[in-house]
Amino acid sequence: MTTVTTDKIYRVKEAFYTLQGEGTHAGRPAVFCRFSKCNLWNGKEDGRAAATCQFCDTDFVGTDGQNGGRYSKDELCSLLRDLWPNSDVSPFIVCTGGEPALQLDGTLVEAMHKRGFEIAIETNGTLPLPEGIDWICLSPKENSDVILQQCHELKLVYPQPGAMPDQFRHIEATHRYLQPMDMTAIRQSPAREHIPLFTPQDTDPVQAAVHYCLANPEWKLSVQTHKWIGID
Ligand SMILES: C[S@@+](CC[C@H](N)C(=O)[O-])C[C@H]1O[C@@H](n2cnc3c(N)ncnc32)[C@H](O)[C@@H]1O
Ligand SMILES: Nc1nc2[nH]cc(C(=O)O)c2c(=O)[nH]1
Ligand code: SF4
Ligand SMILES: [Mg+2]
Repeated sequence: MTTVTTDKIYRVKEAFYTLQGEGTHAGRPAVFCRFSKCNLWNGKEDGRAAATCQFCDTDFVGTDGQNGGRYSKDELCSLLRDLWPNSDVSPFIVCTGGEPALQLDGTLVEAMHKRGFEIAIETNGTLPLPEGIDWICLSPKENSDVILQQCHELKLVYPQPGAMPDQFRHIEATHRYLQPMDMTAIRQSPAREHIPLFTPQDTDPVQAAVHYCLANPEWKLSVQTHKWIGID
């Protein structure tokens, strides 16, 4: 009897080389691997109002972006390696999405490490992570069950009335950031009438976050620098 083993297929929306725009590693060259799908929003505008996470700034639906596709672990590792320049510096990979924890597993982590990758993840913290990820950025969302208790950086989008900074005191983190909510996606959404704006019209999330950090100095500000400088 012959056993046929089929390689798991990973669905990737897009993969690109850029600078990490946010948090501790802001400014650091990185290959981004954006996995398709999220467990807190179906990614469609007509589903935004009903989603658990309503402010998302990202298109993670399908596999049709730059370098997107359906890949085996070896195909994906080769693709990501090829996006890193020829250099003595080992490739820094940021796994994001969508929610990367839906797909990133121990097998892929191991394959990436074998190729010398340093692996970071951007996660909403509602799903278990495989062992061995080198840098965990946890970004909790209101009305979701965050199960991660530890991370390297806690990066809270601010303000979320149901997820204020104090609620995450129990989470062990080397760095704590408030990242002002970019309201562009909500404002442009056809469903905006059905999405309560989280801040009163006269409250600027940037100023609110600055104010909070100054009053609570265990928190630092994370601005989305890539949006300022016009890179992916
Ligand atoms: C698109 S998410 C993907 C990773 C994962 N699903 C998560 O939420 O952490 C990447 C990062 O962007 C942040 N983000 C998403 N929409 C944002 C917005 N409108 N303003 C500021 N940050 C946002 C998330 O909180 C997360 O830290
Ligand atoms: N440059 C850049 N930095 C980022 N940091 C987190 C991002 C994400 O979408 O996960 C992101 C992104 O989309 N672009
Ligand atoms: S910010 Fe993260 S958790 Fe929220 S919808 Fe976007 S991908 Fe999902
Ligand atoms: Mg982004």
